[in-house]
Amino acid sequence: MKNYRHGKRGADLLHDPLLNKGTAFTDNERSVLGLRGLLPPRIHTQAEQVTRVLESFRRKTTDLEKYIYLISLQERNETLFYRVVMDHLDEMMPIIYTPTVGQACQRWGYIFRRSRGLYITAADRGRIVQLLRNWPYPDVRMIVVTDGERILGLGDLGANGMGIPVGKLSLYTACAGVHPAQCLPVMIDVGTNNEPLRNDPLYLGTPAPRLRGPKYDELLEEFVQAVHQMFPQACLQFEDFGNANAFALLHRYEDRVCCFNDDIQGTASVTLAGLCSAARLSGVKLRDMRILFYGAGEAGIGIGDLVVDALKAEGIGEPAARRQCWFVDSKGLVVQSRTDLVSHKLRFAHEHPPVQDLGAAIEAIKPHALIGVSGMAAAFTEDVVRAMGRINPRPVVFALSNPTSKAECTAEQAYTWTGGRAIFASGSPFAPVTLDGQVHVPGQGNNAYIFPGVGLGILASQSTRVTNEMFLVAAQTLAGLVTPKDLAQGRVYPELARIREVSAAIAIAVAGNAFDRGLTRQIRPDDLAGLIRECMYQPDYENYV
Ligand SMILES: O=C([O-])CC(=O)C(=O)O
Ligand SMILES: [Mg+2]
Repeated sequence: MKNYRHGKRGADLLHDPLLNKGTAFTDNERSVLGLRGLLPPRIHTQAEQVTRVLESFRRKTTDLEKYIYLISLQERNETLFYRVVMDHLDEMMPIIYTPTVGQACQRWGYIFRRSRGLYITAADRGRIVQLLRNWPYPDVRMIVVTDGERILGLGDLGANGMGIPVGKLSLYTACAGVHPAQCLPVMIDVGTNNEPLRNDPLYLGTPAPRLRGPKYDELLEEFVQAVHQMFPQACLQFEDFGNANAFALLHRYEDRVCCFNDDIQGTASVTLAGLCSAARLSGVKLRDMRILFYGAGEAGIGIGDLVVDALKAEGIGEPAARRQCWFVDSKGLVVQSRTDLVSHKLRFAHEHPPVQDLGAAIEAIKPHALIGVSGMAAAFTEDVVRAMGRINPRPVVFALSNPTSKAECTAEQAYTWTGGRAIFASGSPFAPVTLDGQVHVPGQGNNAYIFPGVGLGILASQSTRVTNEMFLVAAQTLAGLVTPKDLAQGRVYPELARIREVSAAIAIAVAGNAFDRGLTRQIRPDDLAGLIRECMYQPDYENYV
């Protein structure tokens, strides 16, 4: 990805965020590239620029202001943006990603400054290739696409959902080193059923009800084909679609093009890894675990399916494996006698008398692990969490819904209500909790541990498909990086500060799998780790002269 300059000089250089170095342009560059006078005379190092950025950033009084500030930095100097984000990930990730990105999406029409990514509407039917041609970077390798119907646990945010592809791709670069010029965020704006949003004069999307049925399917089909034509090497990540479209699109395209659904497969992988760590902490092996899911949408069913794959790999038969996973949805326990179940729930509908609610389901199933994937804030009440603590010496309680405002319970609640015995993880970050002098560190069970590494592995191997087996391999790799020290603090994932190492390890494993399974036309290199390392972008300034 070198030589992106295309001969740019002067103001053009300063206004290209991928090339701009601001005050860090050297004296010689200023002379040769027509920059003299366009910059203040003092030349700063990148480290000095970082000091200025952090000073401004930390002065902001709200997280949304911090988000706006960081995005503005990304718009003028991407190299510096990634330097800051990568070197201060604990501080920056909750701003550019969950939970603050959720607020940013809710306020999108109000905080909008400069457009980022590609917007495709129903009116673009027949000309999507042309739109992709308008994208200025020719070597697109990672595309994150949404239609905004289910943004985190916040529901239908229409075109405001563009914040999510933008944020996910920032993590591709920050966490796995995918070059920013290889990343394309896409919003398929097919309207929104969020009426207040539609009626908001500052809403930036098409103010119409959602397109459904064959017209929707045809638009998506044209999009997938256009991507294949224009960016044949690109991997397509479906993100935050509504349940029905998410399952349907994955089913339609997973064997046809290089694609995956992050909410189904990425979340499954990170959760399976968390369950493997929980098994080390509790002594209850995965093969013996009964898992109760609260929520039977993309995340829940995705996790259930991957747990089944993991158990099958251990030699357990599929029916027995499925019976370890139980689901509660808005109508109660998912059981065979129910007549209201949509197709993705049927494979987990077991024979059992009807059970009305979560509390009763816990008493009936006696799960070792309770996994919240409902988007329902506070659904894990004190009674629910205490019941888990009564049944289990080390109850596993994962509150995975995002953003923080939608978490099924807080870290503090989980630890307090179980006398510090809970093995807790959450989709959005929670601070450590001190209880009776002991510090409990909650893990962040977020697909951010998975998708950047998987994408990098796909990109580096030039795999033509993304498979479920890759997400199994990714989960095993992630679980294998959890240290005894992590576990001693109650953390079921590696520290976030290790995310580049984690992503690289996942990329090596995924690329290896692609070669093993013959999914790439490339010849397997002797040094896979070297191949991955070579693909990873570093936010250092290049010398232009
Ligand atoms: O974006 C996140 O933080 C995780 C995710 O995919 C979701 O909640 O939809
Ligand atoms: Mg998502």
